[in-house]
Amino acid sequence: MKRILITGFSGFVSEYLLDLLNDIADQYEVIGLSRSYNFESKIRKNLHVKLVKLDLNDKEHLREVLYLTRPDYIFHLASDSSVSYSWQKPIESFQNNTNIFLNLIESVRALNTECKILSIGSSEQYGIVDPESIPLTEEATLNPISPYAVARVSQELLSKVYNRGYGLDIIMTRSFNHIGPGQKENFVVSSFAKQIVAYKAGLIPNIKVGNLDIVRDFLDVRDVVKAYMLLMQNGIGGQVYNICSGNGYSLKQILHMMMSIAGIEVEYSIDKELIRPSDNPIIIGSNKKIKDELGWYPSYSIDASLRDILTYWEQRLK
Ligand SMILES: Nc1nc2c(ncn2[C@@H]2O[C@H](COP(=O)(O)OP(=O)(O)O[C@H]3O[C@H](CO)[C@@H](O)[C@H](O)[C@@H]3O)[C@@H](O)[C@H]2O)c(=O)[nH]1
Repeated sequence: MKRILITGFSGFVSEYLLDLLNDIADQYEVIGLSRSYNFESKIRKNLHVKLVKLDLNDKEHLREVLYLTRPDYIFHLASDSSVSYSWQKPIESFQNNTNIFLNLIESVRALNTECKILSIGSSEQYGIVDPESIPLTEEATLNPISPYAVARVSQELLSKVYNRGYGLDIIMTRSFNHIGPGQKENFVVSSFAKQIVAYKAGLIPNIKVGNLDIVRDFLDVRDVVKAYMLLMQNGIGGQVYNICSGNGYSLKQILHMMMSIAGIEVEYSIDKELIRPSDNPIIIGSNKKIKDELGWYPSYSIDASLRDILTYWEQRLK
C-alpha cells in the first residue's frame, strides 16, 4: 500500500485525481492537505483519505505532517493558479507558488524522506514564443511575461536544483490550460460556459469576454490527472513533461463552438478588465515526449469537454 500526499486538496484538479485513485483504491492511502475545510466533496467510496488542514507557508506544521505521514508520492497541486490575480498581487503569487514549493522540498530534504514528487508547472512559463517554435517542445526557450509565470519558472528551477544537488526525485510538468466541469468561473472556458447558460435562461443581457484572438491549447482535466498518475508511476526524476492536447483554438473559436452546442447566438462585449497588461498571443504544446515515453494519450475531444462543462453549468444554474 502506497501513501499519497496531495497538496491543494480542495482544488479542481484534486477532485479528478481522487476519482482516478478511487478506481485503484486498494493500492493507495491518501493524505490531503488544504488551507480550507472544503473537504466534503473529497470523500470517495473506496479510498482511505486522511484530511489535514494546513497552510504550506507554515514550515513547522508541514514538516511535522511529512514526518508523521512519510508519503511515497507527493502530488503538489497547491497553487495560486490565476495569472490575472498575479498582476494584482504579485507578492502573494510568489508566496503561494514558489515559496510554498520551496517549503515542501526543503522539508522533504531535511527529513530525508524517500518519496517521488510531482511538481506542477505551467505552459505560461513559455511566455511570448517564436511562432516557428510551435508546437512547443520541452526544449523551447522560456520567456515568461507575468508574475505568475516567473513564479512557476522559479519553481521549476528549484526542482532542478534539488534534484541535481540533493537527489530529490522530482518530476516536473508544464501543464497547459485545463478545462472541465467544476472549474472556477474566473477561468476563460468556465466563464464563457456559465455566461452562455445564464444568457440562454434570460438571466443576463449579454456576455463579457476578454481578448478573443488569444490561442490556447486546452486539455480536459480528466486527461490531465491520467498524465499525472502515469508520471508518478513511470516518469523520470529531473525531467520536464508538457501536459497538453497538441491542438490550439482561438477563444473566438471556443466561444462559437459553445454557442453552437448550446444552440444559441449570444451577444458579447469586450470587458477591458479582462484584458491583461501583457498576454501570450499563442501557446500550443507538443505532447510527443509524454506519449512516446509513457504511452499517455488524451481521451476527451474538445467538443466532449465543452459539452460536459455546459451541462455542469446548466445543472448549477437550475
Ligand atoms: N479568464 C478569462 N480569460 C480570458 C477571457 N477572454 C480572454 N481571455 C484570455 O484567455 C486566456 C486564458 O485565461 P485563463 O482561463 O484565465 O487561464 P490562464 O491565465 O491561461 O491560466 C490558466 O492556465 C495556465 C496554463 O496555461 C495555468 O498555469 C494557470 O494556473 C491557469 O490554470 C488568457 O490569455 C486570457 O487573457 C475571459 O473572459 N476570461
